[in-house]
Amino acid sequence: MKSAPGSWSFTRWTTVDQLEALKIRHPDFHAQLFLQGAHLTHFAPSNESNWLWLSDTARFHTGSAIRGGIPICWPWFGNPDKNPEAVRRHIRTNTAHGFARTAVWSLEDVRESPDDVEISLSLDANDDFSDLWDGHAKALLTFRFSATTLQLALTTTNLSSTPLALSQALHSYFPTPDITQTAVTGLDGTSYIDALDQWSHKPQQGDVRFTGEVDRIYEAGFRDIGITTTTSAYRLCSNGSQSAVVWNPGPEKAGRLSDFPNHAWQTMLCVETANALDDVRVLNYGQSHTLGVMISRLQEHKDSQ
Ligand SMILES: O=P(O)(O)OC[C@H]1O[C@H](O)[C@H](O)[C@@H](O)[C@@H]1O
Repeated sequence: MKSAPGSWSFTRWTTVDQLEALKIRHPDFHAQLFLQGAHLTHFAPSNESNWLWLSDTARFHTGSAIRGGIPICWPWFGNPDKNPEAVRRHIRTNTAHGFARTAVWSLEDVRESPDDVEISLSLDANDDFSDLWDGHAKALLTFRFSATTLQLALTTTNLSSTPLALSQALHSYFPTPDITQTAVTGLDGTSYIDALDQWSHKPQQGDVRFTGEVDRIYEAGFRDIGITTTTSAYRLCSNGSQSAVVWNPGPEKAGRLSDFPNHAWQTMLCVETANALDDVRVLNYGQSHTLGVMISRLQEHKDSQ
């Protein structure tokens, strides 16, 4: 049941620079998300720091993607020309990561309880986007916040009579005190496409470590993914996904990115729950697919921060 705005106890509207946002102040956790992009920039259980990395120079401007948090890459992930033909044929622009991250989503529902808050936003990708994309689909994104977990579920329904080939990602940015002391676990024994080496296939041996730029799409064969830093350990359990992106821009690309301080590559990384490359999903008219992730943080060693 929809709550009238006045009946919310923990959720309120706010404006940050040019953008409308919802601020959630529950006794057990805080969060902030923007209607533009359905973009979550902050989630933290009480007495914890933001689980998500947000650039110090992030801009909150109409039409610009926010650097950090969880941008929603939809209805395609990455550069159009790196997508399978079935996805590419719908795209009419060179823009990476689709249009959902700069589109204004609609608030569908807010549900609050003593234990959690659920917020749903939707985007009707209809003829308004016809200069960017040939298709008609609805995206429904539900966030569920609690004291111990952050969950996202992005459901796409094809509303066009033409089959929809969808690539997408929940492009999650995480903070780390030191990228060189950071490991991504759970991918040992799988294989990846290395975007920095002519998109070649490579085997993953051991944990993923960072000494410079990393840009990889991991393929099927993993279950939960972990991120271990010197202060925290995150766990990402995905559903509806057989691919994941691991990204850090390294020093050189950092200088070319928008809203990204030169040294910030040392204190962030992205692990993105995805449907990419061979994992794109094809939906016939009326069919839906849900891509989801449940994120938990196992520990935070405050004394070593
Ligand atoms: O700068 P953006 O469009 O936000 O993209 C940021 C990054 O997103 C993904 O992780 C891609 O794999 C990278 O190649 C890209 O640089």
